[in-house]
Amino acid sequence: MDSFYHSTRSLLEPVTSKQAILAGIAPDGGLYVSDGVLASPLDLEPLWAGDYPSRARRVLGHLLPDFTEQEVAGCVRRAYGDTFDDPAVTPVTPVGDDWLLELFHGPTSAFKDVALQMLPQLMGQARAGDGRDVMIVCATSGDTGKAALAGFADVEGCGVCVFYPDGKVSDVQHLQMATQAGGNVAVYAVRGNFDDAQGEVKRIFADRDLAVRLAGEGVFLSSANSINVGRLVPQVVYYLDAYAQLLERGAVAMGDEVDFYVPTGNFGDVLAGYYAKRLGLPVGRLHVCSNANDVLCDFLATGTYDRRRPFHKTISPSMDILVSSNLERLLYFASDGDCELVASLMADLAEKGAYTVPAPVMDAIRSTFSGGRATDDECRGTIRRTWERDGVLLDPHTAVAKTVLDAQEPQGRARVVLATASPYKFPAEVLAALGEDVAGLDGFAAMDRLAALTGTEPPAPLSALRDRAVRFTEVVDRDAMGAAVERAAGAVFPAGA
Ligand SMILES: N[C@@H](CCOP(=O)(O)O)C(=O)O
Repeated sequence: MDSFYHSTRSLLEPVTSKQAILAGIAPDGGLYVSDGVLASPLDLEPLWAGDYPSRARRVLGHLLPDFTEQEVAGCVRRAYGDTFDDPAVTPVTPVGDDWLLELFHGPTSAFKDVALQMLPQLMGQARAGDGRDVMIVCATSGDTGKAALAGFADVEGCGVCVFYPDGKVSDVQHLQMATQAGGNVAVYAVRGNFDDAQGEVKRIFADRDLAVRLAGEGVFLSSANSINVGRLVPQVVYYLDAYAQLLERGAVAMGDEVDFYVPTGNFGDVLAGYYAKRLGLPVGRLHVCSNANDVLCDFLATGTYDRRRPFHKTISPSMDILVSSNLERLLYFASDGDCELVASLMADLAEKGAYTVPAPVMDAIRSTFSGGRATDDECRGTIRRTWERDGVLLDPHTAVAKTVLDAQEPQGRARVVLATASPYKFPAEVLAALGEDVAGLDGFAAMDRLAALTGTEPPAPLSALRDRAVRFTEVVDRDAMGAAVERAAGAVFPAGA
């Protein structure tokens, strides 16, 4: 089995999975992929009898083949030992005749925790004996940033620098990041949107002069976004684990296909479902569910990806994204590993803002992926209906996927909605959807009202935010982000220290 990783844009310079995790992104701007690990199906049988940690050990061991069994076991123990508030880590619960895969039981109440409790562990193993320090640079539309801060705070030899779009995350998301404790963290708001922040972060990774200056201080850069394979791979586990839970509940028989509805922004989460399918999981369709920033739905319908469109601010801000990075990995696999094609499509995206995919590649993509969209109003209706009818409180991102599901006739397969965040990260939006007047309410007043109205409880770390001091207030322009990273690295790793 060829277990090496290489760029989606070139077969040159293969690396181990440890090296890919440390680099975050390939030197040519492509994303790391491995042909071998997805081509060899995983023996799924032993997974069904286990629990989340045992499934994680097996999946990670398969997808990251240069980690030893003991290394993976240690990473899994530290990442999932007692950090999630549900013993199942990612429980599957009923919603009407369908299912919710609850991914928000980690320390920051979003699905990103599943991978960002793991990434620092994987990086720790990959860095063993390296001697250099690592500065994690992360762009966020609201959830990844806090999860990365929580995962890497005060981790020896690591710094983390997060950029979020100013005024385009929820009050609670903002406070989660702005109050982050730790001597190795930095948080900046950026004038612009998520795409501006992510685009600049990618440029920073490609900045050779900056890399040389940092190297002089014994520091290198890496990523906590899903462009990093170490962020993507842990997300594959919960698809397999969800199937195991459905089997346990008798909701599916072995071999039955399951459809997944995935709130989608940067395409990492839904791509993890595709990886699970490639490993042999009986996945039926993967539904790519978008808010008004529906570039992916248009892409699936037309074969043309065109980011030249208005950027919409929605009630599901973490999905307000027009450049979905991980689609590049899908293009690689759907084209049977045509690096040249991927490189030319990505050049078109950079130069013209759009690209068109050859028909056979689109056919391959459409054989698994469907697109569906939901407006803010439709999501509000879904939140209200799901609460009144099923007693289940959805956050606005999960509501996008549930809206797409509700609009479709069941096809006789079990249907699972990925519940990507706690409703308490967006209490004002959820409260308004339930028909309450939220005028003048700040995030905490909205949390209190939502709890009183529904009899549900906010996650403790979110309630506790009201007692925490804001540490980070700086707003930077996009072209000042590189300097901010260098400053942050200098503060975390002072010269000569
Ligand atoms: N929705 C994300 C955007 C970044 O996505 P990632 O999966 O690549 O980290 C966020 O909340 O920040």
